[in-house]
Amino acid sequence: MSFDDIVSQDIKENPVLIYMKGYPDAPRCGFSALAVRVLKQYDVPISARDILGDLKLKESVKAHTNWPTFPQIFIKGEFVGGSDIILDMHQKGQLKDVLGDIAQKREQNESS
Ligand SMILES: N[C@@H](CCC(=O)N[C@@H](CS)C(=O)NCC(=O)O)C(=O)O
Ligand code: FES
Repeated sequence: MSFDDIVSQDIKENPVLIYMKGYPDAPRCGFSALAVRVLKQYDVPISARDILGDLKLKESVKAHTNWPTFPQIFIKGEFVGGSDIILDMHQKGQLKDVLGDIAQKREQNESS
């Protein structure tokens, strides 16, 4: 499997996915920390990949989205953007709508 296939599969399988510097509990950059802090406001599972130390993965993600910086956030298979965009969506109340059904599905799974 090529790195691009790995990225595609990752995006498909994880409803909320962040390619970041460090990990959610130990971010290694303020921009990544901010994005995680925003996503943690919502009751959704957050999948994360640390791109530091894996240059090939990092370059593949950049090439996949044609977006030059990290973090990079994907929701339901779609590239959403970086920390500025996710914060803006949060502040405008848009993120609630985008993430709403993911939280709901989780509740359904937990009660079944
Ligand atoms: N304004 C950006 C901030 C992110 C940013 O500037 N990231 C830089 C510094 S961490 C970056 O990823 N640079 C390219 C690199 O490190 O490869 C956003 O909205 O996400
Ligand atoms: S690692 Fe320096 S600003 Fe992100």
